[in-house]
Amino acid sequence: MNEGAPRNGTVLKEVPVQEAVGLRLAHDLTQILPGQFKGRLFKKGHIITEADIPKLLDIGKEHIYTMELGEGELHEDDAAGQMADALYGDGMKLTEPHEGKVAIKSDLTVPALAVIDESVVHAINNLGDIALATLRSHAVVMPGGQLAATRVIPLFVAEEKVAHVRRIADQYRQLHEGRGPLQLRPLQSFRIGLLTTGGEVFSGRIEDKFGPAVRRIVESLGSEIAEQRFAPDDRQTIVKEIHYLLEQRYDMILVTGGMSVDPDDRTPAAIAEAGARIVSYGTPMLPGSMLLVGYLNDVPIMGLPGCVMHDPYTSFNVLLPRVLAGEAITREEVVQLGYGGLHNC
Ligand SMILES: Nc1nc2c(c(=O)[nH]1)N[C@H]1C(S)=C(S)[C@@H](COP(=O)(O)OP(=O)(O)OC[C@H]3O[C@@H](n4cnc5c(N)ncnc54)[C@H](O)[C@@H]3O)O[C@H]1N2
Ligand code: MOO
Repeated sequence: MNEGAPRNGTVLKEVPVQEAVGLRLAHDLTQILPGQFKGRLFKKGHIITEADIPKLLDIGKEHIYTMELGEGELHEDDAAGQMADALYGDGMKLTEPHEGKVAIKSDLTVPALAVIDESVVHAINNLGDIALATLRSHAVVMPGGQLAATRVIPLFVAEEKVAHVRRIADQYRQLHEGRGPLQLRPLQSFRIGLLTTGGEVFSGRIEDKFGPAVRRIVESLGSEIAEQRFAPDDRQTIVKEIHYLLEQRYDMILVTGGMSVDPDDRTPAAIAEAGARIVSYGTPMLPGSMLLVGYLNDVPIMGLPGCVMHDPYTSFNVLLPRVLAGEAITREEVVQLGYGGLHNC
């Protein structure tokens, strides 16, 4: 039996597995079978039996640790739990600690927008020995989905580290009216008016493929296309149809097709002529560069380019959830989409 050097008071004993029968495991033990399984094979606290020895050897464990925690130190599971406790907020739930990790998940019944303060995430990870991994801010989190996870790197960590995380989170709340550095903004359920432009669709020459694609995206976020109208590539008709949709008091108006540079592409001019305040025509994202976003009497209006019909991830997938979360889209925000905005196009 090798006695580990005491580190800050915590005593780890390294015991050959053959001599470990009857001892308690100090942490979860993981098995990875590529393509088949990754997870906990033995739980922290498990008392080792004779039958466990071959299983331990199979996952490459010839020794196990027993542990006596010192003063002022925390086991990885407890530290990960306390960090998650300090960080999570409204609409979120925590998982049980598992292999030194705690997941922070959505407890909402509707999709939500994750709003995460990047500088806080960096400050916490800069403390060392602990890890906070999050989604990028503005990602969509489905009900039950994960938005962040805490993990401790060594098997035990100084309580002071976790106290530091708590101070960072508390300080953030004090400066932000009680809101934490991790937030979930539930998406509202919008009734949306859709106008599909294009002479080839209006005349029945080709089947509409845009409507179903937009409907799928909108419905996946908990909203609905309340009405779809069709128009040829004629500016006056498009303006008239936009005004019709506005009169129906839909929460948002979407116009598809005719967003590019051909002479028959009338949509951007028609949206402007309908009276919209254009926030941005053109988004620095590919695909989705020809998207237009604006407001018509405070009703959000978007012109959707052809790519939304066939590309799985475009600027529409980025901006729609923000609108549904009640955010006002600004030009500064659109400008920032270019960095990291290239997606297989
Ligand atoms: N020279 C340039 N060409 C293109 C540019 C550019 O800047 N310069 N931009 C490209 C980008 S980005 C996109 S996206 C596309 C599409 O732009 P539009 O929104 O103007 O799309 P349309 O011209 O109206 O149609 C393109 C294509 O899609 C078919 N379509 C349109 N609506 C429907 C519908 N409801 N159902 C089925 N199919 C539909 C249409 O028939 C055309 O085949 O432009 C790039 N080109
Ligand atoms: O609006 Mo276009 O996708 O950049 O393909």
